[in-house]
Amino acid sequence: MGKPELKSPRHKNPLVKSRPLVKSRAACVRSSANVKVVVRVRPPNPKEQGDNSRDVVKVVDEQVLIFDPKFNPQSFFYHGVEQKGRDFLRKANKDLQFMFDKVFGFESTNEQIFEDTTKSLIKCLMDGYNCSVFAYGATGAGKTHTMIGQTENPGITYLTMAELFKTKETLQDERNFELGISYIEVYNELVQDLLNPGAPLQLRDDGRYGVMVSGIKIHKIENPNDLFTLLAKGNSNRTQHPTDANAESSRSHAVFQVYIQMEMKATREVRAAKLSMIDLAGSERGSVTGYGGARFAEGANINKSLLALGNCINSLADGQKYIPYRDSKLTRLLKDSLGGNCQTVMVANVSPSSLSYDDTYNTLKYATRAKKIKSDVKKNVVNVELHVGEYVKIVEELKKELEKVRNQLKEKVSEKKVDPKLSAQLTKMIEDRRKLLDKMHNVEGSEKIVILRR
Ligand SMILES: Nc1ncnc2c1ncn2[C@@H]1O[C@H](COP(=O)(O)OP(=O)(O)OP(=O)(O)O)[C@@H](O)[C@H]1O
Repeated sequence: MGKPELKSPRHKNPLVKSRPLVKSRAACVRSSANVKVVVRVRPPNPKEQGDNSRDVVKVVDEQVLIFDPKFNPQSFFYHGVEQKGRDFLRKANKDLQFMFDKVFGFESTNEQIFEDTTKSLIKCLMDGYNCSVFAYGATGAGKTHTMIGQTENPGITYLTMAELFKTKETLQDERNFELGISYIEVYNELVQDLLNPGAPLQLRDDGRYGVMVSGIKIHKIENPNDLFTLLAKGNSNRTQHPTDANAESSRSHAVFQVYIQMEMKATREVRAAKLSMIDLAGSERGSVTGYGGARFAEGANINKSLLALGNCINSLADGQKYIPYRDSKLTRLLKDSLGGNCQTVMVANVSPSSLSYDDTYNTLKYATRAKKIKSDVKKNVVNVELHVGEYVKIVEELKKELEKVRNQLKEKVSEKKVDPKLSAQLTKMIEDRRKLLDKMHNVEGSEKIVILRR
């Protein structure tokens, strides 16, 4: 791995360092945002291309899909066993057209999902909002393919992180960054560190980042390639067992989290944000996993936590005050990823086949409920109180920087080397620094100066 691993003290995040002279207190800027819900329909697999299957999902346009109203079998065969007919569609015909923020068909790529879902979260993170994206769907519906993907076709976790690093590069002149990640799984109601497997871990509330895992190791990363190594290691520790529905079925909920701390160089303001990317275990029927034994018990636990998640989604969608987050480990962990301080994206994955008829219908209903959630988003901004000494230091640093930029510009002009784009950039930098200096000189106060953002 090559990178030092930081052991987090029980009640302290290693990325949050205390600064001498700078007192900080959390402030928040609130706004309300809907959960963005998209649906991805994966291509049929070889089994689903057989005689016993037909497509029951039709993507109509970028936002609408129809859960095929013509498909209403009295009975059909699955694995040679006759399945009972379903008549609920007749009662619910009006529900069969579904509208989401975006619908992706067979031909969609991970790159497109990323462009339309998580790419825009990077700006929110940079502004200090927590963000979260989770993949929901039945086993084999394509959640892991979407979230993790393969090395040659990376999923949205990698693509989002690569974008985060790109953005970090462009902002490095004005901000000091610290990035750390953790990767955990919730399996049979136990929380495990996928990067350092050991005893199960407990959850706790953290004043800065929201719900955190006690004693989790947070790994510092410097570039997206570090991430590949860590993700691969974590995935190899993930609980997977073959079910009839998917040879590499992930039996646990996997939660990948990125902690970002940014210090604005000019104002010393500190922003903290957390990105959570969650690959949920599949919600499956006993008939698909095969009844009996440990797999069935696992399925029951998965369904229990997904049921708890469904209850939270329903309560949030109804605007209720009490949300039963504490009903399962998964919902406790997702507390601030669903209704709380978070911009949330849900990717609902479905199979197109009649063989997954009930699962697809349930997923679409689940996703429709999630659309109604309004989260109360807060900006994790830390207002910085600077003592006079610190303030004077910043002014001096800014003056020096301003002088340096001015001289650079003069040199280029005298050498006649300056191109118009560079000249415009430097002039803008000078202007920005001058404005900032003016603003700082106008701040009043004797003992200490409080610099408030915007
Ligand atoms: N959009 C897609 N295009 C091509 N293949 C896909 C797509 N989505 C899924 N698959 C393939 O279908 C199979 C099942 O997908 P995946 O493992 O992602 O399902 P899952 O929802 O994560 O299942 P589980 O909950 O059991 O882990 C995999 O072999 C995967 O490569």
